[in-house]
This record gives sequence, structure tokens and C-alpha cells, in this order.
Amino acid sequence: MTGPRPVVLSGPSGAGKSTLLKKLLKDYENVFGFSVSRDCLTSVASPDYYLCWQAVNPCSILLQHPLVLLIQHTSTSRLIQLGEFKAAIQAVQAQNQICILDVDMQGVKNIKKTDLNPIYISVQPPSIDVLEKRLRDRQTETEDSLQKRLHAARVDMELSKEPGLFDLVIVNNDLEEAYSELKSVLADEIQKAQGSKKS
Ligand SMILES: Nc1ncnc2c1ncn2[C@@H]1O[C@H](COP(=O)(O)OP(=O)(O)OP(=O)(O)O)[C@@H](O)[C@H]1O
Repeated sequence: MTGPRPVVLSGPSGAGKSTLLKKLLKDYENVFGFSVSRDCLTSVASPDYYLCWQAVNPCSILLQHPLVLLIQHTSTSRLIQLGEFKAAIQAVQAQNQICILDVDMQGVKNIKKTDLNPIYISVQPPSIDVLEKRLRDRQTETEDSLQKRLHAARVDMELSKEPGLFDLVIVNNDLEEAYSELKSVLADEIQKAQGSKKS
């Protein structure tokens, strides 16, 4: 498949993925096909394995099994084959855009079983204390959901250390430094997407 490689963006809730993504989307218009986030996934029965799609057509995708995905729209859901999921990502590539997949650790491991060949990036907070402060300041969590996110974050922070799992682990302490690291690792793909648009 020609076209820029997709990008897997993972990391604990509150680590700063959306903040970094927004900067990319603002600075590089038309370079990114669509973004994928886990946060629109609220009503799926088994939230363990999923990819969640926030695109032109917001819906979520539950990666229940390496070969079967559940796409959940606001009111309807349907199962699709991995092939259809891959085709959707490849359609973005075919437009010479970088497809961003914002997935949890299980999503990362499931995508590793495919031949999509993305760049794997983990965004991590400098510490659990800083993460807690950011999540509290964001004012999006109840005490219960905050504690769940902090628990999941501790697990994610440990798992992200697994050698070879990610091409790059960005510790998002200073936002501009983290953004600069992100841009560096994406430089070749951004250039491909921009170059192909000029020709
Ligand atoms: N480097 C930083 N320094 C200080 N605050 C930051 C930094 N990066 C992000 N934040 C703030 O931390 C909060 C969480 O960031 P953000 O919403 O981007 O996280 P996220 O990883 O996308 O979370 P989720 O997965 O829940 O969407 C936001 O309020 C954001 O403004």
C-alpha cells in the first residue's frame, strides 16, 4: 500500500493525546484523514477491546476479536470484518493522508496482528500525580471515573515500557517539547502527505 503510514496514538486518558492531536490538525491542514478516539465509546457492553472512530461520521469500533469488529453508531451497531476496517484505513492512505488511530493498549496489541504497519506512539504523563491533577483540572470526570482512569493509567504506564511495543514513548511534561518530538517522528509521513498534494 502506498501513501503515508497510519499512526497509532496510545496512552492513558489525560496524558495529552487530544491536545497534541489538535495541534497537529491545526498546523497541518488536510494531512490527517481523520482522528480516532476512545471517548465516544460509552454504551458498548464490553469496553475492553475497541477502536473508536470519530470522523466525518462519528461512530465507534469495538475490536472484540482480531477478526471481528463492532461498529457502533449512535443508535445502531453492526459487525464488520477486519478486512473492512483495514479498507477504511487504507482509503485514508489512498488519499495520501495520515490515518490516526487513538486506541488503548489492547487495541495496540490487536493492530500489531495486522499488516497495517503503523507508527506506534505512546503518550505518557510525567507521573501519576501530574496526571491526576490534569484530569481534575479538565473537569470531565466523576470521582469514580477518575479513580478508574488512574488505575488504568498505572497499568498503561507499566505496559508501555515493554521493549519494541512502541516506536516512540513521549513523556508529555512540557507540551511544546512533546509536540516537537511528535512532529519529528511523523516528519517523513507528513512530508509524504504534503509532497503528494503538491504534485
Ligand atoms: N503538557 C501539558 N501540560 C499541562 N497540561 C496539559 C499538557 N498536555 C495536556 N494538558 C492538559 O491535560 C488535560 C488532558 O489532556 P487531553 O485531554 O489532551 O488528554 P487525552 O490523552 O486526550 O485524554 P483522553 O484519552 O481522556 O481523551 C487537558 O486539560 C489538557 O489541556
